[in-house]
Amino acid sequence: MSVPARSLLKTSRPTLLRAAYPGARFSSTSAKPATLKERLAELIPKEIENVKATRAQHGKKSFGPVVVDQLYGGMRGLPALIWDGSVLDAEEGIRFRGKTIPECQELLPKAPGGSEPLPEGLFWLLVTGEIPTQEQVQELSRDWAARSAIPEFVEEILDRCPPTLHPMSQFSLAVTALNHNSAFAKAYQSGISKKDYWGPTFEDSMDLIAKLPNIAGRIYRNVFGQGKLPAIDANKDYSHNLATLLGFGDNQAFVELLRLYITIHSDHEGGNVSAHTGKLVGSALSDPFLAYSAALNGLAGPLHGLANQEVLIWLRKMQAKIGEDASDEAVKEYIWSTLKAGQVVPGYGHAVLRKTDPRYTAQREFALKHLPDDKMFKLVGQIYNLVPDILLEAGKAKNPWPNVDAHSGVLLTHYGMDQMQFYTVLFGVSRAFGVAAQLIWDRALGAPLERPKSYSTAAIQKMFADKA
Ligand SMILES: CC(=O)SCCNC(=O)CCNC(=O)[C@H](O)C(C)(C)COP(=O)(O)OP(=O)(O)OC[C@H]1O[C@@H](n2cnc3c(N)ncnc32)[C@H](O)[C@@H]1OP(=O)(O)O
Ligand SMILES: O=C([O-])CC(=O)C(=O)O
Repeated sequence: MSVPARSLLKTSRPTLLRAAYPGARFSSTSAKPATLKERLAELIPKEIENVKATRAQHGKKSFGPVVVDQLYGGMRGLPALIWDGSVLDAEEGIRFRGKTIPECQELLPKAPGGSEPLPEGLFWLLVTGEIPTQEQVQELSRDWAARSAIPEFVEEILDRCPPTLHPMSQFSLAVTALNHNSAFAKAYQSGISKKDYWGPTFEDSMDLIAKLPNIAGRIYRNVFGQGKLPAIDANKDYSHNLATLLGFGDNQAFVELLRLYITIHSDHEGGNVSAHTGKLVGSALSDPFLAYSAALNGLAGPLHGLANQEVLIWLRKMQAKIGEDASDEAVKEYIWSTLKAGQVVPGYGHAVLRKTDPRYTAQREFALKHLPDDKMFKLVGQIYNLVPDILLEAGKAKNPWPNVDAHSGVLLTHYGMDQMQFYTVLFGVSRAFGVAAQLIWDRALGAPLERPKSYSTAAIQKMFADKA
């Protein structure tokens, strides 16, 4: 059964649900709280009308001029994308559906005995704009656990990768291969109508997120020789299961760290390389697995997600050269030597942010609570006091402050995960939440194929030749 968007607005919940799940049975008196898909089915028709009204009212309004430098300068500041899950403010940092990181830490459901938000709740917030109940979050944990197994041939692909193949390349290979069982690709081949695209996209997105711990865990154990992969426990939350697969499930503080880590790395509006890549590839109606593996390849770059690995490598090299308790003078000299060698200081600077990244602050607060005396944490703090002035003096970076990657590796290392080549895989597990949430909405709202206009330098010169 399919119901046109306009009439869905006036339709009762059971009827809506029947539209979203042909063949399923729903009762109007059921006390069970709505699942994420049920809630989404209620929100979509309203949002379709909301977008229509926004376009009717503002569609012809201008954001101001586009200047040629923006075409050459990596499109900084170019208003070009719709992204609903989060918006980034240059001074204040990220807000997930309008909520800051401290607000999410306060409002989102926690695990029993835990104090960090459960990423399940964050995903619900990204998708719906609403704070879920404890029960809804538990249901999501159970749903993801039930979907978590990866096909045997994907396990074989991973097992055949040489341990020298970077974990991010392995990750991307495995996610691409998940496309084998894509509900969206299958539905498209059987001629699904455009207005129903969101259903199988939702299913693929849920599968994608659910299967990432098994992929990440297998890569970790294959590459770093940590023994056989344990099974997912349907009664544990997503982060606890991921920690167990990585071999840290008995360490409550590490489990808490993963909950925080996955929450804060999930989304950073739409223009960053990984999010934008996922949206772009998804716009060709490539399924969520293909779209997300492309996003992972972008995340694997050292100016983006790989910076967390680069920070640790840089810190270790620094310690090897100047010792563990080096003076400010020695650290300053090391920072200058990095710049003079034509390299960037990893973990510092940002394309949009102009203040300390609140994700850095959230991790610093975690460290102050759980590992205040850790030597590496102290070095990170020492660097924070020195790098901004040096970058300002060097005079190039528009933002001298630290970003998220300046802190994450130190926390993981503290608990014994010191294989820095793996760090970006954890970032990739988290970023799937933000990219998947937007992919679902893009298909629900009928987002078009992305295809901006490009120009050659010769064309630009010709265009302005008479206007000089
Ligand atoms: C999750 C994330 O993706 S967060 C970012 C992770 N990346 C890093 O931490 C790598 C280090 N940082 C950088 O390379 C940059 O700050 C980026 C890539 C994050 C942002 O790049 P941009 O928006 O181009 O920064 P900005 O406009 O300030 O760059 C101007 C100049 O300052 C330099 N600069 C910026 N940050 C740094 C830095 N941390 N160290 C040294 N130089 C820097 C740029 O390389 C550029 O030099 P150029 O004119 O010779 O090309
Ligand atoms: O916003 C960006 O360009 C980079 C970033 O911090 C992220 O993607 O998390």
